[in-house]
Amino acid sequence: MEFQHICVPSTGEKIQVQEDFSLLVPDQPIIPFIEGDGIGVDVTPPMQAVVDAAVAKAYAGQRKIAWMQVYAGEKATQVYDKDTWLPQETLTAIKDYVVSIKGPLTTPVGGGIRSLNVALRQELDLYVCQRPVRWFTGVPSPVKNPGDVDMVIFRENSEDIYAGVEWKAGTPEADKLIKFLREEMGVNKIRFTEECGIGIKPVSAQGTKRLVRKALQYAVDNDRSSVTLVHKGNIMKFTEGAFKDWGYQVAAEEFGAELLDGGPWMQFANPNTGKQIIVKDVIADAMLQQILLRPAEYDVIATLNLNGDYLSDALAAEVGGIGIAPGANLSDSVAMFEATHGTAPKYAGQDKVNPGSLILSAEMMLRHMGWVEAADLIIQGMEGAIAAKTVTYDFERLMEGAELLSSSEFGAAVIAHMD
Ligand SMILES: NC(=O)C1=CN([C@@H]2O[C@H](COP(=O)(O)OP(=O)(O)OC[C@H]3O[C@@H](n4cnc5c(N)ncnc54)[C@H](OP(=O)(O)O)[C@@H]3O)[C@@H](O)[C@H]2O)C=CC1
Ligand SMILES: O=C(O)CCC(=O)C(=O)O
Ligand SMILES: [Mg+2]
Repeated sequence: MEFQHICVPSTGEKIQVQEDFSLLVPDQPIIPFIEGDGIGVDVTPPMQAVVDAAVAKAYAGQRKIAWMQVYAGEKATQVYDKDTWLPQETLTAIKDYVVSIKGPLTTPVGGGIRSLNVALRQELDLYVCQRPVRWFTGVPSPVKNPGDVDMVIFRENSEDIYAGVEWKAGTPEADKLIKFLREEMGVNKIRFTEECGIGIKPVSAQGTKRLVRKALQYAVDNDRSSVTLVHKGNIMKFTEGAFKDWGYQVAAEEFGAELLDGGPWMQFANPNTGKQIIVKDVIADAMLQQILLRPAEYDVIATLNLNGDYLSDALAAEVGGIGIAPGANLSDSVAMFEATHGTAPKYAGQDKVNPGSLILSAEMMLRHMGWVEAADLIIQGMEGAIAAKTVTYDFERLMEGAELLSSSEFGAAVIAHMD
């Protein structure tokens, strides 16, 4: 394929998706990467160094990633033109090459471009945002027993208020919609109808079920003990409440779940292990308390887009912060791995921040590709570097007797602990 600015490495090959959605991974797969805005320049090179070292060590040079830079965000405006934030060929490459990884991208608050991160997820229909949250021994934490925090968030990634269906206060569009709601839908509960911004929250059965199905299947495949549907259905009955109902429905119809003690909780036996998997639900605000007070009771979480965004940062804080929390955006075929944190502009270019989040996102990527041995080496390297108290500023400021490392030095420390 001919690209305008993307240079396809001559040595690598494409990963292929088979009919059953399993991957055919060549020994030299081409992996597109977006460096990212802000601290993207600080975290992406250590991530690549760590991945290259892990792959080289695990497969004695038989396998190697051929990195292919693709552009989005501020860098795209420099490489293409000042108005091109998300080039079409970036989307094409991410789709065609199947597995990719990205650094954070800036989203201005209020006016200007809508989130490029959200746009990437929507354009490629990456409907699952999977964010595992676990504690590494020695990581500073504000909770008493951070080892109890071991959850995997499945955040719906394509619907909810992230769909971006909203209009600014005072525009003819907002006024028109408010007039329609009042005059044709009998809505009399909009408190101030003038100068009122308005947004729409779409939540569908199809969108909910495909997400919850993935969460339930993950629990089965990984021998997890429960799946919790997190929602605010007491207030938003036909969106968040429906999410809960459709979630239980998938559990019953597709996984054979039955009511537990008369319901609404359900359970079913894991067909692989025979162990019972509980399917339960918790209201979102109560969940933010539960994860602090009783984290051991939660395992896999399935939730809507905005709840998932809040929950992932809150949970990350319990195990060392967003500097170490990884993530993946998945469709049935395409996978784009990305850090949970943003561009942290005040630290940009200082070689200071924690590259752990992107490194662990790459670890998820290698596992997804079936390169488990390399993924295991990365975990070993992270555990070793943290146990040796050789860490970046975010951990160092909270750890007794730690040695302060830069982003790139931390990457090197992870590599040094892969043995
Ligand atoms: N997926 C994406 O690309 C995302 C993009 N964004 C975008 O990023 C921009 C900035 O957002 P903001 O709300 O400031 O959130 P950020 O995640 O960029 O930063 C918030 C704070 O989190 C800490 N932090 C973030 N990353 C790291 C890291 N790698 N290592 C250590 N600490 C870290 C820092 O805390 P401290 O100050 O305590 O050191 C930082 O000030 C916005 O434009 C936002 O839209 C936000 C989230 C996700
Ligand atoms: O795109 C953004 O600016 C924010 C995204 C975000 O917060 C997230 O993905 O967790
Ligand atoms: Mg977020």
